Amino acid sequence: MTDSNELVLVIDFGGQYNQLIARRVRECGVYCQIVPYDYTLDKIKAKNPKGIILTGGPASVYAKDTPQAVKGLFDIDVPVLGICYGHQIIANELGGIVEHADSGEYGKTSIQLEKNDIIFGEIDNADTCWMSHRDYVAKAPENFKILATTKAAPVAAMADEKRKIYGVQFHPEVEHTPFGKKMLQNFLFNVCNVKGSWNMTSFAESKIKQIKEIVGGKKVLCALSGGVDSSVAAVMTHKAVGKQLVCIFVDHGLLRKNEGDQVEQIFKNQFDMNFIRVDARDRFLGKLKGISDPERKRKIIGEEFIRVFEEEADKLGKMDFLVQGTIYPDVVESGTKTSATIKSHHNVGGLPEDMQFELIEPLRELFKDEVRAVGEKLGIPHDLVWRQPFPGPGLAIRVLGEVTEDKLAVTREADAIFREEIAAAGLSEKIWQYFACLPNIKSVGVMGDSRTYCHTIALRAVTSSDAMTSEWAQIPYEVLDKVSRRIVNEVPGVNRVVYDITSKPPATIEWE
Ligand SMILES: Nc1ncnc2c1ncn2[C@@H]1O[C@H](COP(=O)(O)OP(=O)(O)OP(=O)(O)O)[C@@H](O)[C@H]1O
Ligand SMILES: O=c1[nH]c(=O)c2[nH+]cn([C@@H]3O[C@H](COP(=O)(O)O)[C@@H](O)[C@H]3O)c2[nH]1
Ligand SMILES: NC(=O)CC[C@H](N)C(=O)O
Ligand SMILES: [Mg+2]
Repeated sequence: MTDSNELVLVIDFGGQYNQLIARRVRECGVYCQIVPYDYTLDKIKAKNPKGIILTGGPASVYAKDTPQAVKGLFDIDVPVLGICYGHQIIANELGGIVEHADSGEYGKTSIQLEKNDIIFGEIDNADTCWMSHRDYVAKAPENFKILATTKAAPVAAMADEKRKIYGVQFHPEVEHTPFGKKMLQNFLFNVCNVKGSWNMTSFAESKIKQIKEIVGGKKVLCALSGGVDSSVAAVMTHKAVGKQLVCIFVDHGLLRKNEGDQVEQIFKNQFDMNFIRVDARDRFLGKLKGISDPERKRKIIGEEFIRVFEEEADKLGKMDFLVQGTIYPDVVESGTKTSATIKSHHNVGGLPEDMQFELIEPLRELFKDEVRAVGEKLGIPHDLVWRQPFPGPGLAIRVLGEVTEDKLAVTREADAIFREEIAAAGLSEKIWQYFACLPNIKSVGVMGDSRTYCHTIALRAVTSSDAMTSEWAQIPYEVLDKVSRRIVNEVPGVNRVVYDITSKPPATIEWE
């Protein structure tokens, strides 16, 4: 699905901060999508973008077989801004020279700017920027003005104002480039001439309109977990097609304590949507029997979800469409052309190849906090919008190794205690996600003068704004102490509790 008004395309060359670029553009009130570097010129033109941003990336433009801009990109009369690798692509493509430097520039770097230029107008704090490069533009292409220099970058920014092509070696999208946001605003408002009238309300309205157009008079199925993303996607679809929508909530036996009943109650009482709860506990656990590899588990779960949806669709008559609450991190972590597969999210990398449904994923380009903003605008109850995320594969990726009923029961009880105590300490909304997992190790303990040899529970709690990076939450010791004592006292089969103090990266939020 595309948005027609004032779209800016971010062309992805594999940089670490690409998502941030997209976010910054949206924060300026301009809708923005990330597409891979080999997205064809025809497709680009069909989207009628008002501006194009080329991202950074790990490659070197002068090396063999490195990602390049698609042919003709600079001839379609759309303003272009290249960032880092993107800047080097512009130089290389249009006749400048890119070379490898003896020493790179990483982190805070001082910069001299030509402040009179259109993209550096009205800028304060122009002395430092944030860099991450080793290659540099040694000579700008003909007709390009040099707009900035640093010690290691004689062409730290350049422009062909007539063709509206700009390149910057530094990263305007990161917070550590203090003038970066203003520079992006200048590019968007003064070069691309966009109005910046996009916001979460207009986003929701245009997506709802698109859903209506795509679906027409047909029926739609929505994979509803009761989580933030699918609830927002379901409400948008309901606004678009009303009773043509049927929501399917799958109880796969991997939910948290009482979660199935709670989700059913909320959706039956607070929403006027068709809602079906499917008991698929046996079939999911059956399929997972004997399987311990995390990626295999994820793929099995991804496929089984679709099989359940297909069966339900058959019972209801023909259903062509499946709505999912997929968001950008699900997509990028599952692996794209330019980014590595970190883990296959069941709803993206875990989908079976022979799936018949046409997917409708209105939130696919957004981050969680943006989804929450949409949810608030749509009037979805606060508790639902701010519910902590819970992964679709559920406890199957929190019980490490083979999943069994016993291990699930232990994890479920420990998790319920942890959540209860976090709520009692008033920390629920301060922590992004908090849960118990079962690392599948046993250790020796002593309880009531007897030896025990039982499970370890690991507690995980993180702060984050979008789940792409996170810090471990500094929960007060008293709270951790109480949780630990309650878990070993109340959950049979556990004699040890540990707290995970790793950030993401290098770890991820979930253990599998
Ligand atoms: N138990 C389930 N039943 C039906 N669909 C599900 C279930 N779990 C996940 N899904 C589908 O998979 C998608 C991805 O799951 P994910 O957990 O990322 O999102 P969510 O549950 O909607 O939100 P949150 O991240 O807040 O948990 C969901 O948006 C939903 O469409
Ligand atoms: O619906 C989902 N299906 C999945 O397969 C999946 N894997 C991880 N997550 C959630 O995504 C966020 C980032 O998780 P990680 O740091 O573990 O990759 C965290 O919020 C995780 O809970 C998933 N959600
Ligand atoms: N961050 C980047 O885009 C780096 C680009 C290029 N690989 C360099 O080191 O200069
Ligand atoms: Mg979820």
